[in-house]
Amino acid sequence: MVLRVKNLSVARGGVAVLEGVSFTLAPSDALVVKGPNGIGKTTLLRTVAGLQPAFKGTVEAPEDSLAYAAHSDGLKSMLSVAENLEFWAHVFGQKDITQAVDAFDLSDLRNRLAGSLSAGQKRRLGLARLLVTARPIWILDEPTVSLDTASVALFAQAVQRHLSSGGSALLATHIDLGLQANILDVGPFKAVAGATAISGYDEAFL
Ligand SMILES: Nc1ncnc2c1ncn2[C@@H]1O[C@H](COP(=O)(O)OP(=O)(O)OP(=O)(O)O)[C@@H](O)[C@H]1O
Repeated sequence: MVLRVKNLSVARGGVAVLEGVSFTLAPSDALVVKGPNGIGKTTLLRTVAGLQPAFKGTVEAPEDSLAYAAHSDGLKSMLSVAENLEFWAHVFGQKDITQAVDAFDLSDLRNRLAGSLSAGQKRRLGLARLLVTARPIWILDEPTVSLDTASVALFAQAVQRHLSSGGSALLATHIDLGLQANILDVGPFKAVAGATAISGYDEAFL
């Protein structure tokens, strides 16, 4: 499963933030998107994940190959940890949540309502969902926010196992996860300020 991004320009609020980004993500590849706050890393990842339209360029990926995890955990607060994972497994046509529970050390929390979890526990549950999607290409925006050192290590192991089994990952992160990853510095792709006001570009539904 290969992700191909060609000459991609992405926009927020109708203004281009990055222009001309190209890369390929092959099986077992990890690519870390780097750049200062506000340059457009989240916007790039959201566009690659199909959550907002590309302004220019193309994103090619096999159907149903992408799984996205971002800042907002989007958990169902009135469902338990296990029920949240079962719900997501069902959405993605999967059944077994054991691997996800184990990978993120959630067994003691299985029956707790998601709404009662701490920020870091919620984050672990949010990331555990990736494992019940069975999707090969993970797109991860600041995945380690709120995680303690031990949980960061669990996450890094989960990504490493995913890569070892032929999955791939596109990540925006400021911390070193100890992965063998290529770096995409998006600094050089910063759109020229104010040069591109996009008429007819519609993010309203997002
Ligand atoms: N809803 C919005 N409307 C208008 N502009 C926005 C909106 N959301 C983000 N922006 C702007 O778009 C630009 C890119 O934001 P983005 O979140 O993609 O950056 P980032 O590189 O991920 O930043 P950070 O490292 O702080 O998370 C920023 O200048 C930001 O202020």
